[in-house]
Amino acid sequence: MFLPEGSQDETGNLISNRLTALEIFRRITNSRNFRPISTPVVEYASTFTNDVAGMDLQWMLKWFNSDGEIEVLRPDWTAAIARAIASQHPSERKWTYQGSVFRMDKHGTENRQAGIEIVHEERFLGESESLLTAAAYLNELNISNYVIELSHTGIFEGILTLYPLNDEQKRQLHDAMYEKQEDYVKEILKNTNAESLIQPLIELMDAYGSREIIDEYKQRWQDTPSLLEILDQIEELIRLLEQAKVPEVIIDLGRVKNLPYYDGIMFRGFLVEDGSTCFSGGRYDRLYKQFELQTSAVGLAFDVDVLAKHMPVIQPSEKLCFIVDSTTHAYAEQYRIEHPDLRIDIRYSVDSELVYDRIYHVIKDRETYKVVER
Ligand SMILES: N[C@@H](Cc1c[nH]c[nH+]1)C(=O)O
Repeated sequence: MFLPEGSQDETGNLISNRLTALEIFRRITNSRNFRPISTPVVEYASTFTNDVAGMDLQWMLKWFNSDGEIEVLRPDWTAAIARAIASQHPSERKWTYQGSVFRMDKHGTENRQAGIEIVHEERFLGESESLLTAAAYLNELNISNYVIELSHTGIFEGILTLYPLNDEQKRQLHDAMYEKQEDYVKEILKNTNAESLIQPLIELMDAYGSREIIDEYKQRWQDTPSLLEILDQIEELIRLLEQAKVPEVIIDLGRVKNLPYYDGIMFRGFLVEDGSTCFSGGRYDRLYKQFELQTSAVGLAFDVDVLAKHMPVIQPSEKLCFIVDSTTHAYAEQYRIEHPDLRIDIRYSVDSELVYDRIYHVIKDRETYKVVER
């Protein structure tokens, strides 16, 4: 019996870590007044593939239902939650969720997430609350070696509007920037009437690092107010994160969006140990336009599988075994209830002693019970 590619069984530590991570997320978000929300695992594909959400059907796990409509396993929480809350009264602003997303473009088709979405909130407050919640959560998980990266969809997209490009060229340039492939940028623009865009885009690919980059680009873009405004927004967030003692913040001015619905600030959290991405998110006001709502929306989701792998190992408690018979079983059970911190297995006999750290016999001596180490 084999499993399809991308599916896997799991046992032991990774599962305990994941459950601990989810429990701490629930506690942190509850204490910050987020309201839990859950949406079904099965949805219509159109919730994610419509013009605004823009996700690619190719990577979804999908089938036809009996009416000939395409259904999918939830590939993304953010679009599902937008569908779910668009019809709700806007007084509720902060939402939290936990559960799997299914996409075939990731390692493993199933990916467990824990996330937050902040809707109808003032722009800066929504963004800062998203990032401060992420920082508070990582702190609670005892993960301090991480970096927050800030970027903005409006930089690459804003620069492109200054050049005569068709949609196909824009799409190709997006892919080239996403992969940070200089040669591809050159190939797309060579001998076109936007050839002068090659140099700025290649420089933009290298525009990442600490906040000094912002000062440099303020100079370069001094005649483009829309880009300067974006730099101000990023700077405002950095200032807040620094005041909140977030360990390290970097900027990537050349980053393009990884999900089609982003339109504004984007953020990611990296674990220094191996560079893995532990959270990802951003602003996506436009997702609500499909429901004729002009509003503000921002959020982020943690990859709980990545967190579980990096959480400090919790030392398992000693494994104890109580050997009982039918007359002493109930006593041993009561003992277990009264000592919830101990890890006690009850057996009638033990063949392999190596499984346990200590083995006890539970003995009935007239009306009293004794627990005696073997
Ligand atoms: N849904 C995004 C994360 C996110 C939450 N809110 C905004 N973005 C993802 O799966 O990467």
